[in-house]
Amino acid sequence: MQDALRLCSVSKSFGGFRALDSVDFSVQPGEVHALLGENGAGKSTLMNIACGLYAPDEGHVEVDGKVVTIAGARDAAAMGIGMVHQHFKLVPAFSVLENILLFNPGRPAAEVARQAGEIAAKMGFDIDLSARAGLLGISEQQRVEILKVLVAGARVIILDEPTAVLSEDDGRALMSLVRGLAEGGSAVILVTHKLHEALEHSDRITVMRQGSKIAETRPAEMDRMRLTTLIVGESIVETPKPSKHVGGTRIRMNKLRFAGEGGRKGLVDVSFEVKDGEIYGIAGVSGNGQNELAELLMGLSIPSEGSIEIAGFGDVTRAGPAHRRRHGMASIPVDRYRHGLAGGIAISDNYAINGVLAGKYGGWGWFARKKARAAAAAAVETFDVQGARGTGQKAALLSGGNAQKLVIAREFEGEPRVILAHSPSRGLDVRAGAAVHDHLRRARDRGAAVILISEDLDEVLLLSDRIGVLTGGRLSAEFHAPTNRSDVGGAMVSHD
Ligand SMILES: Nc1ncnc2c1ncn2[C@@H]1O[C@H](COP(=O)(O)OP(=O)(O)OP(=O)(O)O)[C@@H](O)[C@H]1O
Repeated sequence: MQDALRLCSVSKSFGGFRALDSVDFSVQPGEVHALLGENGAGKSTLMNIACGLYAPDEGHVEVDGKVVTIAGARDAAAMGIGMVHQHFKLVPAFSVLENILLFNPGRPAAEVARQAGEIAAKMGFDIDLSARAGLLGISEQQRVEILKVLVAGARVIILDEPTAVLSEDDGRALMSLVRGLAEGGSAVILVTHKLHEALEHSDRITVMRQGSKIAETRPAEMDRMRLTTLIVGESIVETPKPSKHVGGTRIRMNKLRFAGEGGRKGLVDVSFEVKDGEIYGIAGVSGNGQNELAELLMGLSIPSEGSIEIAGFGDVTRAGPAHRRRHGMASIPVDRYRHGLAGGIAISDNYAINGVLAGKYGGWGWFARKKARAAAAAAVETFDVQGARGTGQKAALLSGGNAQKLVIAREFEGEPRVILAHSPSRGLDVRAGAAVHDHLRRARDRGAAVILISEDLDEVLLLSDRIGVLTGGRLSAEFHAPTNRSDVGGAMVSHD
């Protein structure tokens, strides 16, 4: 059968760094082709070439067997190639229909509305076209993104880590949607770090490492272990390691209340405490108050009622993020680009921010800068942040997983007493994810109190010494490790 899209021997360099080295990749109509690889392997770069955002330095692209030049996203759309990015690109103030129109310029609104309605019905999307995009939940927003590219006539659909932001149930629903798209004749490329998705839901698997394609295989020929070894060059098995020494209470949340905005659930009377040497996991289906809780803990918002106390420092309920940092609190935010990094400045400057705030580098003169750069270079090495052009490179140019590693390197720098980690392994490859887990365990073992908020139940079960379940903005159940997956899972779906 003819390939819907074929990338032939494509290479791409940034400065002197070869991000892609003569890579071949193709997808056929009716096929789901999973693209896997460690952080920085070149997956996004390859897909950016497929959708016209980058031109290859060498090699060429074929659509339906014809050599083409894709001059940009609009050109790609005209050729039937659509990409659903990891970071959604909807305009929050616009309605669903307006967002779809924006992506389909020049077409009559009535026609687009009719077509969007038809496709939505066919795909089983329950979406109100007049709803404001900013008020939709994550999984609905993703459906609008998919609808956008389908209305534009995409026959090759690229999904970049589509389930990274979804709950387990929504992730499963998306995977059956992906199969439905392929059965309808679309060619689907699934970029993912979740091995089970590739093993259970794809027809073909390509693995990349350091800019090269190192394997093309079928799920039937693979298992989890073999796939892990292909991706990162070693087998990785994580097992729970409970805390050996739990000390006194370090941080106490007392009856926190917070009204959610625009129909969000908010928080109702959330109380829990975390001890030194303990990892307290917050499990829950996304959208049940996790973001609100994280923002209160980071000091980005103030609760309408209740208090947060840190032992030795007292009440920090109204303290801003900088004050909390000075009191030994660190945070790994869920959205590393919004809350974690300044994309426009260098890796070294992003790393040094904490040290600068703490007066560690004396001033911000030439010497301080040199010292900060040296510290950044050492941390980048320890935490294996792989950037193409050293620590002077802008943080925005790091691959997603490496950006996360940079945030973690910085946050762990001052041996914090309290660590908030919100979905810390999201977007990380298996090895980097395991390394992050190891860092969290080591911080706990040296006595830190760790709050882990994660929608990935396996991550919560793997790391936590105690688990609180957040449903409808309330902490509805608490478990001590070791605990049963189905008990915690059951508590996550029982409603208030
Ligand atoms: N515009 C750019 N300028 C400089 N370097 C870049 C640019 N885009 C990507 N890179 C580098 O190219 C390499 C490949 O990055 P890419 O984003 O393709 O990786 P990836 O496989 O998608 O990783 P992840 O799983 O972490 O998202 C990385 O080292 C990245 O820093």
